[in-house]
Amino acid sequence: MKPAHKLLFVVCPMLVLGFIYYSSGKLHLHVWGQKPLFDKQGFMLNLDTKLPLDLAYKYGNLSEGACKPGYAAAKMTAIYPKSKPASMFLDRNFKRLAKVINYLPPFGFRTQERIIDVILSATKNYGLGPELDSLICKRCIIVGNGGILSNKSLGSRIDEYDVVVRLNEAPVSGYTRDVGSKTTMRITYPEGAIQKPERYEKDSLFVFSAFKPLDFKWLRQMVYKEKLVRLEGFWKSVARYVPREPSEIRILNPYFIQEAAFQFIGLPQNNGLMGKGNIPTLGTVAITMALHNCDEVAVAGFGYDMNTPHAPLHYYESVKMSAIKESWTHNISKEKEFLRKLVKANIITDLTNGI
Ligand SMILES: CC(=O)N[C@H]1[C@H]([C@H](O)[C@H](O)CO)O[C@](OP(=O)(O)OC[C@H]2O[C@@H](n3ccc(N)nc3=O)[C@H](O)[C@@H]2O)(C(=O)O)C[C@@H]1O
Ligand SMILES: CC(=O)N[C@@H]1[C@@H](O)[C@H](O[C@@H]2O[C@H](CO)[C@H](O)[C@H](O)[C@H]2O)[C@@H](CO)O[C@H]1O
Repeated sequence: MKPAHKLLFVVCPMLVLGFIYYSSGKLHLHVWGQKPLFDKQGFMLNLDTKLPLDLAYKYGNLSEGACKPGYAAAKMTAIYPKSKPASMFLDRNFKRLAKVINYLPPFGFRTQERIIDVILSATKNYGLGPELDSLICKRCIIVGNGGILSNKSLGSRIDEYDVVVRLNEAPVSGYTRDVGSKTTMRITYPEGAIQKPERYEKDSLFVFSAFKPLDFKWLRQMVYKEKLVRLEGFWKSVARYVPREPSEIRILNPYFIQEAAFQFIGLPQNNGLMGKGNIPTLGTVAITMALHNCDEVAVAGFGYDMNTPHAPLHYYESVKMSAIKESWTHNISKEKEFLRKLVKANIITDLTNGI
């Protein structure tokens, strides 16, 4: 063998081995003899990571209990270095949102661009409103609908948050001692929305989360106060009238459904289509939104506890916990693994300790 060939014979395998070693590190794969740092989802295995020194110093100088600007995002980046910013609601520049433009609902808005334009031209507002938008530090709470909220008298604590997020048809009236009386926004979809107009609270944003193209048609009719003509295609009866001005209506950025499903929880991609067990519950979508847009994040009313199948699923009705087993869209146990990471890493505070 010529010396040049000999050299190639030695160098080539070394290059290949070197490449495998390098990419396994990049892909967070386990390298023999080296402890893995990340789990499959890309979260640090060590959830006790510290904040960067400059932030720790800045927070140390704040008076006790004061809101810490950038806290949730900084904590999240410490255990999930891939985190990127994302706005709460769609605005007129929504077509520039690279991550959602190529996905169909619910993971994006491909094919729905025109109807979204029509809706946004009527709503004309794309933020939380001047007062909340100008806050230097926002504390948000996501109120889940779990039965665990009953008889804990957390209402006044919940009302202290700057932003109170409620979901679907969960009532306030009659339950204020436990769930509070303030609603900054209610996130929902056609089948989840409050059906009785008199049950909508005043001064709250109606935040729409789309799961299928038909949902956008429904929203356009609600925004333009048109009579709902097509009722087939929904999986349950839907609200026919939403007593909200167009200026009080927002479209939730679908990126949060995509990120929660594919990145944070690790649900199946299913070619980017909604399918068996690849949809996060709305509460987890709302938490994902808050991680990007609030400085501090708390939750209450979260927890599907399979050890108590007869416990109430919701705080406002007698349906039992075991009913969640019928859900084919969610993967409750994988979702819980993600939520537990957030609690363990002190990124979110769980007021009812159900996660
Ligand atoms: C039959 C069915 O599809 N039920 C779903 C219902 C239903 O559509 C609405 O109640 C409207 O009728 O909505 C869901 O959610 P739901 O409206 O029940 O509750 C809102 C969010 O609170 C969290 N939650 C709720 C109950 C509980 N015991 N533990 C919790 O952690 C969850 O994060 C949940 O998302 C949904 O949209 O996600 C999830 C449910 O799976
Ligand atoms: C395409 C379609 O309408 N699918 C329906 C699902 O959206 C729906 O799941 C429900 O979808 C909702 C969004 O529309 C929420 O994610 C909710 O948590 C989830 O349970 C199920 C309910 O049993 O019925 C199917 O036919």
